[in-house]
Amino acid sequence: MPVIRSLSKVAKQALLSTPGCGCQPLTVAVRSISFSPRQVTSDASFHSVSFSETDHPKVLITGGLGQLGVGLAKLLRKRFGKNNVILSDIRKPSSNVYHSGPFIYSDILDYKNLREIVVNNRITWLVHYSALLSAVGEANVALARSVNITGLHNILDIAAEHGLRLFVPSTIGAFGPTSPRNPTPDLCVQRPRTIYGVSKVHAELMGEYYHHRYGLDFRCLRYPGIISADSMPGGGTTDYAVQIFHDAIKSGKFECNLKPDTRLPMMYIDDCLRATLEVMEAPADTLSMRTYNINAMSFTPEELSQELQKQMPELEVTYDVDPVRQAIADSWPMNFDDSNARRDWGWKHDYDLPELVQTMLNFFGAETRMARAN
Ligand SMILES: NC(=O)c1ccc[n+]([C@@H]2O[C@H](COP(=O)([O-])OP(=O)(O)OC[C@H]3O[C@@H](n4cnc5c(N)ncnc54)[C@H](O)[C@@H]3O)[C@@H](O)[C@H]2O)c1
Ligand SMILES: C[C@@H](O)[C@H](N)C(=O)O
Repeated sequence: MPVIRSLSKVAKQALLSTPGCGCQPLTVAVRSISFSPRQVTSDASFHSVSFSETDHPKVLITGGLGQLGVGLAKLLRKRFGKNNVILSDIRKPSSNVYHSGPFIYSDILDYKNLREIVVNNRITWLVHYSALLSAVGEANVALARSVNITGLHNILDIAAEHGLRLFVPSTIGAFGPTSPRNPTPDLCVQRPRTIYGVSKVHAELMGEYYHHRYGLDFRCLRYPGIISADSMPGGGTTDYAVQIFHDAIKSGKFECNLKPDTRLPMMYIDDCLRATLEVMEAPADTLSMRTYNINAMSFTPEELSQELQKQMPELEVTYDVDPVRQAIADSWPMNFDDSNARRDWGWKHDYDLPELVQTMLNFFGAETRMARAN
């Protein structure tokens, strides 16, 4: 206890002596003083293992079997080698995923299990994807609170204790009806009305706090709605923009659960995953902030339908509005200001609406041709 008390004193002094805005990390980082939020003992030698000791980072992705994780694992494995990227989840992987590289069971609510994985595999980067998204979260608030908030606490402590570089995605959903919506800057009022949004603001603030307080290398991007062809979304408000492609190809009809003029920021998955890798690789001194908006395009269901109808004129779109999703969408940004990401670490998207639609249709066209050939 006396040790902890004197460390707290040092930390307090360091906090008070931080110049100006207090943006500089404390020099008494978790790793260097062997004191952490979970009180790891000072002889824990794994604290000295750092990223620079290895040629490549050793990456763990939590919640990796959702819409984004498998694609990210593929991209990171291409860059760092197949065995340096471990996918994890509480679900059973498909045979394809299981055979494409290391997969491990990990429940983020089980702190000891997480720690064992990090230690045994000498993990240096942690990409934390586990979450309940906006619509699913509203349907199960207690579980969303547990996974998105308690789970995040486990992740933060593990990352701080083991000197990991930590990526946690945030979302357009971290803003609310009182935020400026067109465009939404990085720094503004954030009063979201969903448990998902509340948990993501919490993640942003806790990550930044651990960064300043303990020197945790926390990096966070606020993703727009992500559109992908070969993975399905996990229960969000922007899901319609993926479903429309599946239904258009299958039946030529789509019933949209948002109003035709609901404008939301969106991004093609390749841009999102590349941004994630780029911010993780960015030199720390280029990051003037630890949480950035990233953006690519913004459209309404009507505009997306019209773009699709240029190639599929027979597509019929009708509307049956889901009041829960509509209320969420009406409280979210319409356009996202990502000028800080563009300035600091050179963020640049590749896909606008026409390229997105063409790429999605090419994917489904190729899939249909393959199915016919088999
Ligand atoms: N997809 C998007 O449009 C989007 C947009 C903004 C932010 N994000 C964020 O990106 C991350 C990944 O999103 P996604 O679309 O792949 O989500 P998803 O819902 O598709 O997948 C989440 C995964 O988390 C897993 N999970 C749930 N409880 C868990 C637990 N206790 N332990 C471990 N894993 C658990 C689920 O099994 C699931 O595979 C999330 O944090 C999400 O908030 C996604
Ligand atoms: C935007 C995002 O966080 C997610 N796709 C959702 O709609 O919940």
